[in-house]
Amino acid sequence: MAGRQDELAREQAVVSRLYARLDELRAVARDRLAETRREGPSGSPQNRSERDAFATMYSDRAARLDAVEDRLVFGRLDLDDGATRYVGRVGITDDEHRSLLTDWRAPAAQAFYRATAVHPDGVRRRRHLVTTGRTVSGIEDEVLDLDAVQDGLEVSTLSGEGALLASLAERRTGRMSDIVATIQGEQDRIVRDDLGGALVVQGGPGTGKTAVALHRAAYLLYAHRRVLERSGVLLVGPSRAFLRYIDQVLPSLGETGVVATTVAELLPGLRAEGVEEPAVAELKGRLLWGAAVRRAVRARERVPAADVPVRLDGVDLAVRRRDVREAIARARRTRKPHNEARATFVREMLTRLVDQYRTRTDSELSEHDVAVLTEDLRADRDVRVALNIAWFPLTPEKLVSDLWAKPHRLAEAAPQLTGAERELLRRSADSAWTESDVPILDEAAELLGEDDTVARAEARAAEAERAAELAYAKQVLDSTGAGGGLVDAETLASRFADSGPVLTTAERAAADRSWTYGHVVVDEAQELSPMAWRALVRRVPTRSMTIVGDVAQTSSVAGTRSWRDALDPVLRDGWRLAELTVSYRTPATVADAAQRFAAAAGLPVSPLTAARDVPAAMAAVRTDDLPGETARRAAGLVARHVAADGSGRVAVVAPADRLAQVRRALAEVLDGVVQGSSSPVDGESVVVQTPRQAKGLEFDAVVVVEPAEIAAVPGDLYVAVTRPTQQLVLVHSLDLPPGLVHEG
Ligand SMILES: Nc1ncnc2c1ncn2[C@@H]1O[C@H](COP(=O)(O)OP(=O)(O)OP(=O)(O)O)[C@@H](O)[C@H]1O
Repeated sequence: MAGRQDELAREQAVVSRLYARLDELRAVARDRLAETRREGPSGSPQNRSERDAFATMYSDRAARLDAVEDRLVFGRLDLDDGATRYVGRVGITDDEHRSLLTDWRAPAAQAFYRATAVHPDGVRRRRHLVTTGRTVSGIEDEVLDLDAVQDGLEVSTLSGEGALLASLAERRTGRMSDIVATIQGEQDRIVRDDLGGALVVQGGPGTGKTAVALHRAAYLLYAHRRVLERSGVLLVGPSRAFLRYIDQVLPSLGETGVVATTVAELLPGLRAEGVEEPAVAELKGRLLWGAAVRRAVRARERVPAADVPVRLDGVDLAVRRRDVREAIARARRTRKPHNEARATFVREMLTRLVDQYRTRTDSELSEHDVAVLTEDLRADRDVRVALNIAWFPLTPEKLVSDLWAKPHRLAEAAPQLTGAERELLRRSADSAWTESDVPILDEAAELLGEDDTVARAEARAAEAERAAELAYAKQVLDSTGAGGGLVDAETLASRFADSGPVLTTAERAAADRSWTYGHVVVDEAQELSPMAWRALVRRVPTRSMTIVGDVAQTSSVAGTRSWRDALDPVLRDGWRLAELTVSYRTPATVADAAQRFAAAAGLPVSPLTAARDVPAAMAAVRTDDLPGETARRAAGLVARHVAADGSGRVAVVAPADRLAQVRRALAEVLDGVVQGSSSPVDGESVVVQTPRQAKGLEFDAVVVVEPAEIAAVPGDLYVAVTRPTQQLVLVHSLDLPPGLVHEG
C-alpha cells in the first residue's frame, strides 16, 4: 500500500509540474494578447490589420490552452531504453524546448494506444493516470510481458481496462465526451490512418464510430495542419440535435476550426425545414436528378418556334431562329454554367442584330455607332424579352420549384419517371424546402452558376490584392519569427484581407457554397441518399473523407444497406473499408438481444462483442396500459440513474404516434419534469423521442415502447434498443419481435 502511495505521490509531482507549466504558457499567451490589444486602434491600416492578426493568433492559443485543463495528462510510457514519456491532450515543452508532455496525436504517443504484449513496440510498461481536477486519483499499469500472456495471465484484449470500464460506467450528461485517454487499438488504427482517399468505418451500434471520427478529425488537423487549416474540415451529421450532442468533443481536443453541418443546412442562407413522405424523399434522392437538372437547365436555352420581330429606330429586325441556335451553340461551347454563359449568348445575339441593322440600312457603321447600337438593343424591352425567353437567367430555387410546381417542366426534365411518381413530387411553388431538395438545389446551383460579370471583375481585383497581402504576410512572419505552427502566411493574409471582424477559415468556408474542403467527415452516413453523396463529394475534390456509419441502422428509405451501392457511383474505387467490432456502450445482454433481433430481421449486421455486461441490464413488461406502465418504468429509471448533481439521462423511445400520450402520462408521474423536449442536450434528465431522433445518441437507461410497432422499420428498432449504457426496459402489449428475449 505504501508503495502505491509513493507512486501516486511521484506521479502527482509530475502532473503538478505539467499544470504549472500550462499555467505559465497561458499567462504568456494572455500577456501577449493584452499587449497587442493595449496598442489601441492607431497606426496605419497595415499596422492595424497586423495587430488584429496577432490578436487572433494569441487568443486562439489562449483558448486552446484553456480547453485542455480537464485530464491534461493521462498516460505514461516506460520504454525499454529506460526513458519515460508522458502522454496528454497537448504537447508541452519547457523553456529550452525539451518535451515535458507528448501530444496524444504525435507519432511518439502512438505506442500508448497500440502496444501489446505481443507487439510491445519498445514499451515495457503502459500506465494510465486517472486525475480528478489536478489531483492524481488512480494509477493503472499494464506490463507488456509476453511471458505473462503465454502463461495465460493476461487475458484481456482491452487496453487500460480499468480506466476504460470506469469511463463506460460513468453517468451520461447529454453531451458526448472525448475518449482520448482510452482509445483502443482497433480504433487508433482508424484515427491515424492516411489522409488520402475515403475511409469508410462500418461498425455496430456503440462501437465508437462517432468518437473515432471526431478523434480522427483532430488527428488529421494536427498531422496535416498546413493543408487543412487553409482548406478546412467539414463535419456532416444527421441533425442539429446530434451536432449539439457532439459539439464539445473537438474543442476538448484543442480543435475549434471544423465546420459542422447537416445536409439540410448545406446551402448557406437556405433553410430546409419542410417535411415530406419517405416515398418522396426516396424519389428525390435518386441519382437521376443529376441528368434531370441538366435537362431542366437546357430547356431554358431554347430556340423560339418562329422568328421574333423587334424594331429599333424605325428599322425592322428579327431575333431569328437560326441566329439563336448558333448563339446557343456558341455559349454552350464555353462550358460555363448557364447564368455565366448567358453573357456569351447575349453578346453573340447583339452582334448578329447589329449586323442585320447594317444590312437593312445599308450603312457603314463606325466603332462608336456599333457600341451605341449594341447598348440600345440591349436596353430594348422586346429584345430583352426575346433573349430571356431563349436563355432564361435563373436561380436554383426558381429552377427546382418549377420542377415541382409545373408538370410540363418535370415531364421534360425527368421523362423516365412514371406519371404516378411525378404526381407524388407535385407541390405548390411556395412550399417549404425539404432536406432532400437540398442536393437537387445544389446540383442546380452548380449548373447555373451566378450571373457574375461584376462579381468576376471584383474577384480579379481581390485576387491581386490578396497576392500583395500574402507577400506582406510572409514578410511579417519572417521578420517576427511568428508562426511556430500556429498560423501560416496564407491564414495571416486572409485575416489581413477582411476589414470586418477577423474571419477564420471555418467561418469563410461555412458562408460559401462552392468552398472546397481538405477533408470531409460524414457521420450516420448510411442515411445519405445517392444525391446527397453527390453534393458532399463535390465539396472535397481530393475525395479525402472519413465516412462512418452502420448499414444495419438505416432508417431512411433513401439511405443504403450496402456501402458498395452507395459509394461506387460517386467514389468509384477510391474508398477503403475498416471495421469496428467491440461495443463500448451497450451491456452484453442488451447487445446480444439486439444482434439476435437484427439477424432475424435480415439486417446486414456487423460482428459485435460487448466490452462488458451489467447486472439486470434488460427487462420486458407486457401490459394493456402502455402509457401508464411506460411512465412508471421511466420514473423508476430516473430515480435510479439520475444523480443529485443532474448527471444521468433516461430516454423513452416510442413510435411517433405514441409520443404525445407517453409525454402526458410521464408528466403526471414525474410532476412536469418532461417539458416535451426531444433533445437531451437541453439539460433535461428524461426525454421522449422517436427512434430516429435517438439515432447516434445514448442514455443511461431507455424504455422502448411497443417494439413490434417500431420494428416496421427494423433498423429503427435496432437503433432504439442499442441506446442504453446501463439498462433497457421493453414495454409492450403486442408480442415482442423474434430475438428480443422476454425476461419478465
Ligand atoms: N475507447 C473508448 N473509450 C471510452 N469510451 C468509448 C471508447 N470507444 C467508445 N466509447 C464510448 O462508447 C459510446 C458509443 O460511442 P459512439 O457514440 O461513438 O458509437 P457509435 O458507433 O457512433 O454508435 P451508434 O452507431 O449507435 O451511433 C460513447 O459513449 C463513447 O464515448
